[in-house]
This record gives sequence, structure tokens and C-alpha cells, in this order.
Amino acid sequence: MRKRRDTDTAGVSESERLLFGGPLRYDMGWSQHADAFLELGFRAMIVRLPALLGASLRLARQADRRAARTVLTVEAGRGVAQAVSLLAVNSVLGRLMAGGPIDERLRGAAPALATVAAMTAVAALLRAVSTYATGRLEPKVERVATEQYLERAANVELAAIEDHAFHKLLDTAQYGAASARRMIMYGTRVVNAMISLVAAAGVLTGLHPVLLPLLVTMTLPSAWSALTVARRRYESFHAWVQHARAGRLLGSLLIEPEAAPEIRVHGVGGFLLRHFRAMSETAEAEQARLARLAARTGLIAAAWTGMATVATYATLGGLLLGGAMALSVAGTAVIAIRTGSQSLETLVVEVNALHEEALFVGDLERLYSEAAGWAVPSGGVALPEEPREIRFENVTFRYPGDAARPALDDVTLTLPLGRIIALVGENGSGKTTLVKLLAGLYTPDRGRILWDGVDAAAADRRALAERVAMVAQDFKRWPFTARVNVAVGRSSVPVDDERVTAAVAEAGAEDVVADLPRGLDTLLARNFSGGHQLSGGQWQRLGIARAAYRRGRILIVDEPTAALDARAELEVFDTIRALADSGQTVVLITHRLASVRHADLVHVLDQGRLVESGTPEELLAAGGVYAELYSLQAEQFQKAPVPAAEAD
Ligand SMILES: Nc1ncnc2c1ncn2[C@@H]1O[C@H](COP(=O)(O)OP(=O)(O)OP(=O)(O)O)[C@@H](O)[C@H]1O
Repeated sequence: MRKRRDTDTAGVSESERLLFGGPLRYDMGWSQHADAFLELGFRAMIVRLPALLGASLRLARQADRRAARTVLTVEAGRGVAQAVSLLAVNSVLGRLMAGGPIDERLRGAAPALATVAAMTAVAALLRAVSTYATGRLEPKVERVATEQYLERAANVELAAIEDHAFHKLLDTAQYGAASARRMIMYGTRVVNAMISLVAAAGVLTGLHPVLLPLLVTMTLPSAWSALTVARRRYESFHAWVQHARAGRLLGSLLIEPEAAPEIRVHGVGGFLLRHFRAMSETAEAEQARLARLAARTGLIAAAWTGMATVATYATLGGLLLGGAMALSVAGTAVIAIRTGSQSLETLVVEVNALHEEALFVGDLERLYSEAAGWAVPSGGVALPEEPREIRFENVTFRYPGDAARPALDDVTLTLPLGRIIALVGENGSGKTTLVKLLAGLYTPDRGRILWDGVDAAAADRRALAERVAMVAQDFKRWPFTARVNVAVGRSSVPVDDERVTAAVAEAGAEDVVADLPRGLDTLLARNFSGGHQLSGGQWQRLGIARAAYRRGRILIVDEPTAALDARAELEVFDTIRALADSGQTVVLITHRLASVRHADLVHVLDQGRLVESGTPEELLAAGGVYAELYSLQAEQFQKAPVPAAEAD
């Protein structure tokens, strides 16, 4: 059995090791499935041909049934026209080489000649129709495949996006859509070549039984060569896809605006460029290796074809000399062999190309099935309309990988709705993880999250998300207008301008919008003409406006004031308090403990565990972690009192 050569073909470059901490290849279940394709030999490939053609046809029919039918009919017609034409040529030669006066022979050959001419015209016409129909079909196939890819990618759990194996599959599968498009082209050519081959083979077998095996021997070498080269290319692609990904990442880092200041001030440009070059050079070496092997394989195949061709014509000569074949038959045989070997060669090359594309479409299909496994479940138990509390019961959650401890460890706490609940704790204590579980982005490994007794794990996830509005620490700064950046909080309904204005006011973002050159219609993407750049604090207010626009029952705000000045911070907390007064539940994560004093309930986390719960006053009085963190912050102000203004 052939073995994959990941380890010996794709050496890990020093750049990969340094920048990405090790080899960028992983042994994954699905790539073993890909090996199954790689083990295919010529025979197995022929056996798979119907399935490949079936897959092309399925793709085509999904995209445009009528165009698919037209292409299929027209290609079959072209094949038949070629076959009839070959038979007519045979008849022409037979007539011309028969006995009798030349004018009689010519007259005899005339109908067959007319048939040849008619068939040539029909074939040209059909070719034009096929070109048009395929041209219409191909982009549609690519669009449908791309849409399905994007739709599935958008519908998987967050954990899938963070899973490196799934992410690699997302990366490789993106080539599948273009391959699906090409499968239509190759599929069409295969059907055409198959029909004309059957015609040529039929004629040859009729002429002399020995001619058909000779034809096959002549064409086998190119089949072997094309298959070998394609298999190597696919192997290499899979082994190197992570490498290419890392190279692209380095390239994009060099031009992205967020990295631009550091690239200039810290001089990171040269560093990134050096690594980019080193990685490109390793990739180039792989390309050179493939080219060398392809050249060698091509030479061997050419030598083999040459010998087979000599043997074929020698056999024909022998048959002629021995009187076993008439000259007219030998003439037709030469034409049929040329047509047949051309068709067979086309068939082999196109089947091989079809096979290669099918491998990539296979990745796409694997993505579809893996994505189905990772899909956010639809349906489920209904959640209470007006829940009174959400309760975490012994919740443990560990991120995939080799983290030393769970991000949340046996956490039991209550979030009473209609209140402000603050989550407090040092960096990495699990606050963000807790709200992500609350929002349904992850499910606990152990324990339950109960909405008035209904387990969130069994609940309708879309209904759960409906009730949550979230301003994450790294909320998305969409490269759209300010209006869309707010209204995207509830993108399932048309933009409601009144609601946008109200949300902007609720978030205290009116000044931010007023300062924009085109108000709410200002494009917030600096890289586009007319685009505008907001400051971190301005963005943060817009993020809160987005959450206010969403009007979820539970508002999760993760570090809302991190980028705000002191006055803005006070205003944002006032806003949050006002929201809570109107009955909205606010789950607030913040390190500014002075602002936490407005919370109704504070949960303190430490290394993934809940260590304290209570009102801010209770916690201060208890003298635990909260009180310690609070006095640390308070001390900073006491140690640096505001200098008294000097008397004039
Ligand atoms: N997506 C992730 N994949 C793997 N580990 C993660 C991920 N997100 C967080 N962690 C880890 O989980 C632990 C808790 O992180 P979390 O972000 O919940 O802390 P936090 O209390 O919100 O911290 P901060 O105050 O710095 O925002 C940390 O050890 C962190 O490294």
C-alpha cells in the first residue's frame, strides 16, 4: 500500500516552528478519508467514473436543471455525430478502394462524403450550443456550492470555528466550489470522449480484433502519467495547506491597518518579511520537487507510448503483408486508431482532471457533513417567556486543548433577571467564559444552566439567542455605515430608523454620531474612500447602541468602559443603570470596581471558581477577594491625591 508522504515531502520550515510553535500539519480523521482517494489506481478510477459523472450531474442539476439537460443532450449528440462520421469515412474509403472505374467509385462514395460533411456541420453546431450552455451552467454551479459552503460555515457552533481541524477543513474546502465548476467542464468532456471512443473502438473491433488492445496499449502510458502527477499534486496540496495558510497570514499582517503602527514603530516589517520569504522558499522547493517528478514521469510515459505506437503500426504492416487485411481496411484502421487514441487520451486526461477536482469537491462534501455535526441545533424545548432567574448548577467547562485547568470549575450561581449583576475577578478568572455559556455560545461539559428550571442545553438555541444582547470585549467593528453598525444588532428585520436613533441616545452615542461627517450614514471603514475611523471609546458606545437596538431581555456587557474616558465611563454606567431600571437584566463584566457599587449582585470568580457572591456592601464588609481588589484600586487614588490648586 502506498503511504502518505506528509512527513518526508513537507519538511517543517524554521519559520513555521518559530512563528507558529511547531509543524503546521495535524493527523486528522478526515485526512485519512482523503487517503482513500489517494490509494486509487487506474482501474479503481474507471470504476469510480460513474460516481464522478453522477456527482457532476447532481451539481449541475442543483444549479440549473435545464442547462444541465441541454449540455448532456448536446454532448451525447456530438459523440453520435463523430461516430456516424467515422463510419461514413470507412464507407468512403471502402468505396474508393474497391474495384471499378474511378468515376463510379467516386459516385458511390458521394453519399457517405455528404454524410461526413453533414456530421461535421452538426458537430460544430452542437459544440456552439454546448459552449453556451456550459458557460451558463458553470458559474451557477460555483455560486450554489459557495453559498452552501458559506451557509454551513455560518451555522456551526463557535467551538467548531475554534477547532483547528475543522478550521483546516474550512480552508481546504473553499477550493471545492471552483472545483465543482470545473467538474462540469471536465464531466462534459468525459462524456464526449467516451462516446467518440466507443465509436472508434466499435469500428476497430469490426475491422480486426487485434487492433483494439493495441489502441489501449498506446494510450495507457499517458493515463498512468496523468494519474501519478495528479495524485502527487493532491498529496502535496494537503500536506502544505497549513503552510500556505500561514504564509497568507504573514502577507496579510504586513498590509493590515491594525498592525501598521507597530510594524513601523517596532520595525516588525523586516521580521515578518524574512519569515514570509523563508516560508515562500520552502513552498517553492516543494513546487520544484513536483515539477521534477512530473518531468520524469512524462519522459517515461513518452518512451512507453513511442514503443507502443511502433508496435501498433508494425502489426498493421504485418497484417497487410500477410494478406490478412485489405488496404482500404488498413486506411480506415489508421484513421480509427488516430481518432480512438485521441479520444482515449482525452478521456484519460479528462477523467483524471475530473477525479482531481472531485477530491476537492470531496473536501467540500466532507465539510458539509462535518458542519452538520457541528451545526447549532434547531428546535428544542421552549424557554419561559418571562424567566425570573437563570441558575448555573455545578457548571464546569474546559476549552479544547491542553489547558492546565478548566476555564469554569464547578460554578453554582444565580442571575436574577431584571437586575444588574456584576461579574468580577482577575484576568483569566473565567468571566467572559461564563457569559459565553450564558449566551449559548458553548455548552457546559458538566452541570446545567437552568432558565427557571429549563435546561439551556435542551432549549431552542435560536430562541435563547433572541433574548440576549451582547457587547463582547472584542465586538465586531463592521466595515459598514454607523447606521448599519447599530441596526446589525437585529439584522433579521429591516432597519428601523427611529429605533436606531433611540438606541444611539440610550447608549449616549449622540455626540459620536454628531461628529461623523455624514452622521449615521458615514462609512466606518478607513480603508474605503469616504471611510471614517472612530476611536476605541467611540466604537464602544456604538457597540452599546447596537446591543440597545437589539433589545434582548438580557444585556451582557463585557468591559464596556475599558476604552472610555472618566466622564464617558460615568455616563455609560448611568446608561446601564437606566436600562436596568426599565426592567432589563444587565450582566456586567468590569474591572472598575467603583462602578460595581450600583450592581444588585456581584459574583467574584477566581481561577474558574466562584469564590464570593453578594451585594457590593456585603462583599466589602466580608473582607474577601472583592474587598481586597477594591481597596487595591482605592489605594491608588488615595496615594496620589489631586494636587490642591495653588492660591494666586
Ligand atoms: N477561546 C479560548 N480557547 C481556549 N482557552 C480560552 C479561550 N478563551 C479563554 N480561554 C482561557 O480560559 C480562561 C478564562 O478566560 P476568560 O476569558 O473567561 O477570563 P476573564 O475572566 O474574562 O479574563 P479577562 O479579565 O482577562 O477578560 C483563561 O485561562 C483563558 O486563557
